[in-house]
Amino acid sequence: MLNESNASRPAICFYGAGSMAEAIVRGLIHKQVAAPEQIVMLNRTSAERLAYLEEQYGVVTGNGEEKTAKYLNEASVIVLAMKPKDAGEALKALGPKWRDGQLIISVIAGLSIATIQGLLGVNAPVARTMPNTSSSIGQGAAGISFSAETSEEQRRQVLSMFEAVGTVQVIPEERMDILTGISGSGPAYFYYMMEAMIAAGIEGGLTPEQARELTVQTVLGAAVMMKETGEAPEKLRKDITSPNGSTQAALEVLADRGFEAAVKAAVHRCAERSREMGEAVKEALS
Ligand SMILES: NC(=O)C1=CN([C@@H]2O[C@H](COP(=O)(O)OP(=O)(O)OC[C@H]3O[C@@H](n4cnc5c(N)ncnc54)[C@H](O)[C@@H]3O)[C@@H](O)[C@H]2O)C=CC1
Ligand SMILES: O=C(O)[C@@H]1CCC=N1
Repeated sequence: MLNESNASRPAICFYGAGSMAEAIVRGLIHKQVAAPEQIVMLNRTSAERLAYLEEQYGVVTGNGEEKTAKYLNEASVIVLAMKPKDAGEALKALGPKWRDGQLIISVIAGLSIATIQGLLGVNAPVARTMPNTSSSIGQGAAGISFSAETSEEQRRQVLSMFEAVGTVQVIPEERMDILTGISGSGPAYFYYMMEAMIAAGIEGGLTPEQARELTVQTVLGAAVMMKETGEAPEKLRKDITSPNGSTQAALEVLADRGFEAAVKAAVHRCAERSREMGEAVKEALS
């Protein structure tokens, strides 16, 4: 539990209350890393969204200038969870209010530690992270880079938050964009693939429920198989592929249509887009 000595006061303030913030909060509460009353979620506009979060998770919520300033001031950890386009303005406003010792955790794609500190106007301790939405069920995969200003205790605190909701890799900051291409955005590639598999199953006469159940279990089984056996995916693929059989026929279609090249290009384009989004926020510095 975070800040047990201070349990009556909100410890973690999510600045931005969208889908990524919700995924982390759901996981933190479910895994009892933080109590709902220790979590504040701030939003710019939608009172309806905040009412839903309060009702669903029992967290404290707020919007408007006064409440935003109050909750940001009280928090020991501020999680930046707005879209990159909103980060420049929010960080510039936050800088003068930042208190010594407050830890900044960013989940914002592309935004570098140097840009965060530059916009704040102060070298606050920053943990730059890239989680994914599977954090909400404790199955996330996150990357973390720490600024030099973070203390050992703060690093442990960030690790305990993210390890509670999935697997974590501490990486050099220059690898954060490629990590975004793999695990930050990665769940979407698999959902896309599953959409196509389900559609094909329905075209072939399965019911939507059957196609969905068979697809989900197939993806889950393949992921767990790789994790539990420790085998290379190539070996597991070959185990399924009988010479001149149906799997080989299917894989040939994927290869003919450039599957491997398309996946690699998608991951690299994602990383590039992450860098572009970071650069766009950096312009707010000048
Ligand atoms: N959705 C995902 O799978 C992942 C998202 N991220 C990052 O998380 C961040 C948020 O993404 P989502 O949750 O998908 O976006 P979202 O659009 O669902 O949520 C963003 C929230 O920030 C709020 N906001 C914006 N400016 C604000 C301000 N000045 N004060 C208070 N609240 C403000 C908005 O009202 C909204 O609730 C992005 O920077 C994204 O790069 C990172 C990893 C995965
Ligand atoms: O699409 C995005 O920009 C964010 C970053 C990683 C996942 N979603």
